[in-house]
Amino acid sequence: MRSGQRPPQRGGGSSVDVIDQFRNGEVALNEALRKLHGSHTPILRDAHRSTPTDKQRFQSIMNELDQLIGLRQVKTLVKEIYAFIQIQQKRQQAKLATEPIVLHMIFKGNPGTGKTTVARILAKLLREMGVLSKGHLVEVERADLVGEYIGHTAQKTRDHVKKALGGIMFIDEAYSLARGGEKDFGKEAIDTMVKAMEDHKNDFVLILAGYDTEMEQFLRTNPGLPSRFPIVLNFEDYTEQELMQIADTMLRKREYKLSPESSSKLRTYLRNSTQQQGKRNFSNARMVRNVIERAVRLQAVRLLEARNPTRDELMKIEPDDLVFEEGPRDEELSFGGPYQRR
Ligand SMILES: Nc1ncnc2c1ncn2[C@@H]1O[C@H](COP(=O)(O)OP(=O)(O)OP(=O)(O)O)[C@@H](O)[C@H]1O
Repeated sequence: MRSGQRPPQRGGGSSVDVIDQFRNGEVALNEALRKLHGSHTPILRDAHRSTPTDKQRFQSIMNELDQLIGLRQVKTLVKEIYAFIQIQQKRQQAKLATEPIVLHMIFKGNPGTGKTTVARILAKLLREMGVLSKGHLVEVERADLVGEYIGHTAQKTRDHVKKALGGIMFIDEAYSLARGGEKDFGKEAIDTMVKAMEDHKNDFVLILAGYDTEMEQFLRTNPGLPSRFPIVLNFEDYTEQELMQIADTMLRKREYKLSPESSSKLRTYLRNSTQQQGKRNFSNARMVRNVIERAVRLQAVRLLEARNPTRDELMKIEPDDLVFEEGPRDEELSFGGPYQRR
């Protein structure tokens, strides 16, 4: 609804009747608002929710966001979005003019900088705020949307939109939709998506994600798009310090820890990697997660040979457990378990 406009009255008698019904307790707040505003009231879908369990759930989602390392700008913006929606809800209740709430977003950043993680948290947050009815995340990429013949793409795209209704649809490397130019079916996917944004604007958030430069170029070549995505979040590469903290958090959650020597080995590796962050193969926190998951497996292989490892040994990651290159090591492959070479 545009600023200054009065809400449309539909499907439930005059606004005076509806307000009376609400005052007399004949209809609940949500029902009254639905009658007054028709289906154009997404921000008030669950405005009456305030049981302690809802608050606790909401708080735990906020904590999840806060516990992510770094991402200061992203956290600030998410809180701004939260405050904005809350106040628009209150203004609407006070019958003051409201700003249109358009939550389609662009996430720009390199791989592993937390885009999907933040999108998943946002989806849950928006559900708790009553903006989205389900709060799930549907992740898609070009192959999920683009078909092989005329009409196929529109159908595939609509099917995914349907799955995403009530939640967030997250298109990774969104610019790949424009890869083949005007004649490519990707264009059909974009057009279908734009239509879906109009048709389902009350219960569907679209996030386009990808590398910064490609995203800029994509938006420049599709001039109709930028204005549909008023929120832009930049995900910076993590610093060496942040990646160390991410590693520590991941290990702590699993009840492991780095020995001082392995800590210094990891730090040196991260320092070298972050200095080359311009390179496309550096995947920030995902790389850290892979290293940690591998270290846990390598520690297990190492400990299997030790007799009765102590509690401390069971927790400690030693330098040999930290392997940074791709692919399994020989020791892993000779182990008769899941790593057996086929
Ligand atoms: N700030 C953070 N704190 C802790 N863990 C993080 C953080 N950012 C990312 N991670 C972890 O790193 C991994 C990769 O993150 P995520 O998938 O969100 O990145 P992405 O930007 O979506 O990557 P891509 O663009 O390649 O899909 C996940 O396991 C996630 O939990």
